[in-house]
Amino acid sequence: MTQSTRQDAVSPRRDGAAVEFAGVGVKVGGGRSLVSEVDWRVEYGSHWVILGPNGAGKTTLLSVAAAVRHPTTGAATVLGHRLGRVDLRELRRHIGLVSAGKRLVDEDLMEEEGLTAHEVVLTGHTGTSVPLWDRYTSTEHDRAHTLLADLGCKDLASRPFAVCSQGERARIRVARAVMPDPAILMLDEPFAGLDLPAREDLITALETLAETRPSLTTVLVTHHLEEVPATTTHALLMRDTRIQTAGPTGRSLTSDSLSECFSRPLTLTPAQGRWYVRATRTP
Ligand SMILES: Nc1ncnc2c1ncn2[C@@H]1O[C@H](COP(=O)(O)OP(=O)(O)OP(=O)(O)O)[C@@H](O)[C@H]1O
Repeated sequence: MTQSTRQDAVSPRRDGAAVEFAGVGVKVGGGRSLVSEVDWRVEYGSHWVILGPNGAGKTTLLSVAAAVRHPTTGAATVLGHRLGRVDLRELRRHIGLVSAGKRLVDEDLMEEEGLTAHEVVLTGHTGTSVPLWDRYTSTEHDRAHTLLADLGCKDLASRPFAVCSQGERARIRVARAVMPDPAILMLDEPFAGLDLPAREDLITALETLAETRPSLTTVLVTHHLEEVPATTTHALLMRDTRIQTAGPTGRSLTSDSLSECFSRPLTLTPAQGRWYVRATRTP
């Protein structure tokens, strides 16, 4: 079977939702539940944020949506393919995943090999940690340059990844994840460790991606409301392994829902399309 035939073997089905969960649960040894009875539907082209306290189950939920793990119970359908009935590796070709907590590629090797930012982005096309030069045509080179530009990293193209700042690396990782033209992009705490300017640059980059690629569906896990891009359309609030609230931001992101989710009085203030939250102090 040729490489191209294999890549075509599993393709996104556009007639349904990008992600559809029905009664999804994840259990580990001893019967402990990490995610319980989740019903969730992510339409193509929507932009979700997942919020919730530490240990609520956000990363576990994302790992099922990213076809990294199977649910223990319920039905999880990603890009129209039911997990358990599809080769996850094939399905993952259509899912971009960036995780701050877990390096998905061998970045140490990329640094040792002296890869530039442009070359790191190129490896996204082949899903490798080193460039496979015979697989990149001028189309891929042009696309990598465009993506770096879209993510505000145009001037970094020839800079070694090893010397790029944390903020620059965060944006290069997103560009690499988008390189194979995924149907859905999942970001697990991509702002971790970034200072304020770097965080704002990444938020702007994500907003640009949403505007320039309207068909790209995104799901972002973050701890901070301040990090939620203005282009976000939906929010899912998790608490104690379960969904507490999920739906369009106007309905799901409120002071009441956040206070209940984080078990303390919080006041949410929308401003210029973004959201800011502070703990409500009683006099
Ligand atoms: N393989 C595992 N075995 C046992 N417990 C696990 C396993 N993986 C995760 N957990 C636990 O499940 C809970 C949910 O983890 P998860 O990483 O999904 O939470 P989270 O909401 O992303 O948390 P955080 O905000 O702290 O990153 C945590 O209490 C975690 O310790």
